[in-house]
Amino acid sequence: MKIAIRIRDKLPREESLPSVIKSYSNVDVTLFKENNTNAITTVEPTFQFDQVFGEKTTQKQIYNALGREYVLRALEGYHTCIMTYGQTGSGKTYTMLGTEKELGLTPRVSLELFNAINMCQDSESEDGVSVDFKVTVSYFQIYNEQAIDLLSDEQTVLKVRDGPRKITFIEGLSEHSVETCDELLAFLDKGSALRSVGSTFINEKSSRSHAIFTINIQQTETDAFGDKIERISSIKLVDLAGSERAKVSKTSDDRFKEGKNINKSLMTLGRVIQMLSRKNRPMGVAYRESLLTRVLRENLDGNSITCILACISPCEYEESLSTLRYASTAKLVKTEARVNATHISKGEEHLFSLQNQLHDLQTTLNLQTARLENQRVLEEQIEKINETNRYLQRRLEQENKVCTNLRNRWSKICWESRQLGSALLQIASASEAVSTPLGFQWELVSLQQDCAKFKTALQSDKQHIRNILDKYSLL
Ligand SMILES: Nc1ncnc2c1ncn2[C@@H]1O[C@H](COP(=O)(O)OP(=O)(O)OP(=O)(O)O)[C@@H](O)[C@H]1O
Repeated sequence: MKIAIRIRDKLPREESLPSVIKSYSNVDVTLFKENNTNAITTVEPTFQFDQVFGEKTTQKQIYNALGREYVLRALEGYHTCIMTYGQTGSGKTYTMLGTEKELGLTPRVSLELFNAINMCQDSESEDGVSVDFKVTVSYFQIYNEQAIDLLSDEQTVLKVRDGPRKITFIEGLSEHSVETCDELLAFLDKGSALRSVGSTFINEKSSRSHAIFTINIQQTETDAFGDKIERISSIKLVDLAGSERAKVSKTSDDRFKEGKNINKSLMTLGRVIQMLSRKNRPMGVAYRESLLTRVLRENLDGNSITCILACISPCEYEESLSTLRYASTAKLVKTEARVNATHISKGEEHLFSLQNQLHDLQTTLNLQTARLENQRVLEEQIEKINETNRYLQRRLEQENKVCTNLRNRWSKICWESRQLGSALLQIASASEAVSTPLGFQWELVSLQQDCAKFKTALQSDKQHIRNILDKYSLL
């Protein structure tokens, strides 16, 4: 891992403050602290790094000395990563993004990348090799231990999954195809505008999240014989949130909570770096303890050329010392970068194409089979419904028949009831008019009693049939 230090220039508010930088060269830096009360001066041992950039180093110089190399390595097919680390207000975002006039590393990397792509594409006719580039970008932040897409309108919280070979997947992270540098920079601006920023005592526009901007490059190089080399690489530009001390930065409640999460993730990053720096690495490196270390795992310990650019403020002794110690540990970490290229001869390409076709056909077939199966299930369900319908139809017909019979019986009973009524009337008047012998009178009385019983039975029968008819008319 490459470690570089950038000493920020003094800001107007710091002009009157003493500097804590005793000396520096382009590879080392020494801090010192003067204690005013007893005039004792503490001088720290000199820290050595791959590169040290002094206060007056311009954005362009930083890019030329550091950034360009990572673009070239990415074009060779390596995954690369540059991350800025340091105390809040030490110049990380300035170094990474810069201003409109003083472009930072990310816009310069993008410009150089597209210049190189255009040059490669222009030169294709000369050597018979043509290169096809596909560039995509993604941008997300880790805010309060949550990964949030900065390029999607929903700003949804993303799930992070650990894959094989130290690779982490950010599920649902949007990836955007870009054809020109302007398109790329538009995405960078869009995402940066959405990044969580808050005001603290030390930095008016303090980044409250870790921001990870990734440029993915897919190159397909075809030679005169039709053989191909495919290279897949990426440039990850990580602007870490600043470490801070709550007391010094005098934060509000929200800022305090953010600060706690920032410090926790940076501490885990520090612990992981420390474990990786040991000669005998322990078995369980604490990646899983924070989202940041999970997401950066490949760049810390895997297939990546990684650089940590540690930024220090010129007037902060404790924080600068802590940053230099952190960076010093990281110096010992070694990653295992390799070129991510696949050679494909024309024959192999044909084979791949046939395999792809076969795979597509298999997928279509599986889809059709699934559709047919769904259709069969539906047809079975329709047949069952039809069967139920037929059964209900038959029952309806039977009920109708019962209903008709009952109606007929009802009419008959009504008619009989009327007949009986008139017969009774006739008997009653005849019994009054005619004086009948005693035996005949007894017979008449018994006949009248029978008639009354029959009438009662008839009434109950009528009531029963009325009930049944009511029931059916309800149906
Ligand atoms: N090299 C520099 N030259 C001039 N101004 C600088 C330089 N570096 C940083 N600054 C200024 O210092 C201030 C703090 O810088 P910046 O916001 O980049 O800090 P930071 O480390 O990203 O802070 P935080 O972690 O709080 O987000 C900004 O106003 C920025 O413009």
